[in-house]
Amino acid sequence: MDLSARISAHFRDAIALFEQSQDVLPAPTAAAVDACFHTLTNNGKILACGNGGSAADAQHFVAELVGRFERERLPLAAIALNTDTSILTAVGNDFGYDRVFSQQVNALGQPGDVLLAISTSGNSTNVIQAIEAAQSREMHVIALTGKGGGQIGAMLAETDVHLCVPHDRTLRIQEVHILLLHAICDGIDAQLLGDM
Ligand SMILES: O=C(CO)[C@@H](O)[C@H](O)[C@H](O)[C@H](O)COP(=O)(O)O
Ligand SMILES: [Zn+2]
Repeated sequence: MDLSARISAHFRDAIALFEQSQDVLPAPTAAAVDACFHTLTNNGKILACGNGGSAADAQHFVAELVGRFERERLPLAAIALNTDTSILTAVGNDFGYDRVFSQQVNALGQPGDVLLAISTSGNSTNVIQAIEAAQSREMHVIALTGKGGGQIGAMLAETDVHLCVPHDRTLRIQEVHILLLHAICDGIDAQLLGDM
């Protein structure tokens, strides 16, 4: 096995996908920035969730809002729903894993808040149920998906924002998701602090 060739192929595929994504994702990502900025400057908050690598992405994004991104600014209101092991194990154990995020959306979500939901397949049931809860609580939904958007793509409202990465492999989709989350942080900071 030629490992260097395999690794080069990862770079080639990623570069091609980044170029394709550049054609389709800037406009919906700008809409995601606007939704986050509007919520954060109107006493709202962002709830973020995902499974596996997307859980890491959700908490990475939230850390950059609550802590900082590139520049010093006031802390911004955001919570990752996949980080509290007591909530995850209690709700998972008592009601089922499908409810681990929706239970928290129902506990914390207010009209005008943002749910940032991440699922590369668009088919994770706990993320779908979180979106249903957010929609019923009149929150804005920003969904990061791939693989055509799956069930999540089909359930989003006109007013929701869908960032669907045009690829079928989870790892490639995640690589674009993290760029999009950084672009959203950068856009929020640019709106708050001006261009760098
Ligand atoms: O990071 C990876 C694969 O790159 C995995 O941990 C992956 O996130 C998990 O299999 C998730 O459960 C996949 O869920 P989803 O993206 O389809 O909602
Ligand atoms: Zn991964």
